[in-house]
Amino acid sequence: MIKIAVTGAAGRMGGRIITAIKEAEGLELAGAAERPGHAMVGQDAGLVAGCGPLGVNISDDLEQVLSGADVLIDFTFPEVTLKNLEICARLGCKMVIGSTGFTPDQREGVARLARKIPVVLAPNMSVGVNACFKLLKEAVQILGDGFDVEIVELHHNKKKDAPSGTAVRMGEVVADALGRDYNECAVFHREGMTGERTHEEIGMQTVRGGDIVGEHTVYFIGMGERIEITHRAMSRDMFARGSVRAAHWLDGKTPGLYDMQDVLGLK
Ligand SMILES: NC(=O)C1=CN([C@@H]2O[C@H](COP(=O)(O)OP(=O)(O)OC[C@H]3O[C@@H](n4cnc5c(N)ncnc54)[C@H](O)[C@@H]3O)[C@@H](O)[C@H]2O)C=CC1
Ligand SMILES: O=C(O)C1=N[C@H](C(=O)O)C[C@H](O)C1
Repeated sequence: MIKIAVTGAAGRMGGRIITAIKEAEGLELAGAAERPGHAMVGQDAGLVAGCGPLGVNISDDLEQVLSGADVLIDFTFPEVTLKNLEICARLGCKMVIGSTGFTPDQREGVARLARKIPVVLAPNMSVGVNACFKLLKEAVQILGDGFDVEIVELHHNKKKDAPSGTAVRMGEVVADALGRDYNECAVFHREGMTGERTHEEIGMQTVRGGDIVGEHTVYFIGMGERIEITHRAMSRDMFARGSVRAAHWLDGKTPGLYDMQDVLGLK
């Protein structure tokens, strides 16, 4: 039995992850953590998640939560994730990270700490989006350099980072396949007399509103034709199931930084 702890236990993803752990074979919820002062601290994590009592109360003491855990699943915020990763590295607990919005420095921090423990870090844990990453690479190999690329993402009005981690990864995949540097060719804003679009740029557009779970479209726009590769998330459950699959996959792995392409055997 693999014992899993969850941080952000009362969050939108936390609840779906706790439900997915309950439904999975060979896994058990060993602990659940929230930030100090959160109204749900002390409550049964299963009741908070809506999947029935699990006998595990939400705690604000991560070290105590990790004492009986093999893997921590963390969908919180970059600063929180990094602090949690430091604790996991010290205690030798494996980690699955779903948080997005890391700065380049923070990403380096994750990579450094992942030399001590096995870590899966992925901006999107769904099978569909990871299939899209592969399809995008193939699309560029077929289409070559002749199409303008624009990426549009839509999310709910509570999302804190932009563009989404998934959109950034899509941009990186396309830029890599085209032999470009994403950090140099991504354009996040157009207003006023921008001049003509350069061929090299990859436009990154963000829409926020209501309860949209997550939608991503990559446009390859040519002369007289247009290809659109779209992923629409209808619920958060496949992200949660993906994170649980990653936690299972980590069993027996050596320290290092992995992603969902490793977990799904897509590399
Ligand atoms: N990789 C993936 O497949 C997906 C990634 N995400 C990412 O996951 C992250 C969380 O998303 P949501 O669940 O929608 O956000 P949320 O705001 O609903 O949940 C975050 C939770 O973390 C808690 N938290 C804050 N500080 C904490 C601490 N020190 N210890 C423990 N818990 C703490 C908050 O109180 C909150 O309940 C975001 O970065 C989002 O972009 C979301 C969906 C899928
Ligand atoms: O914050 C969210 O909700 C989501 N975030 C992830 C991202 O930033 O890519 C994945 C998913 O689209 C939902």
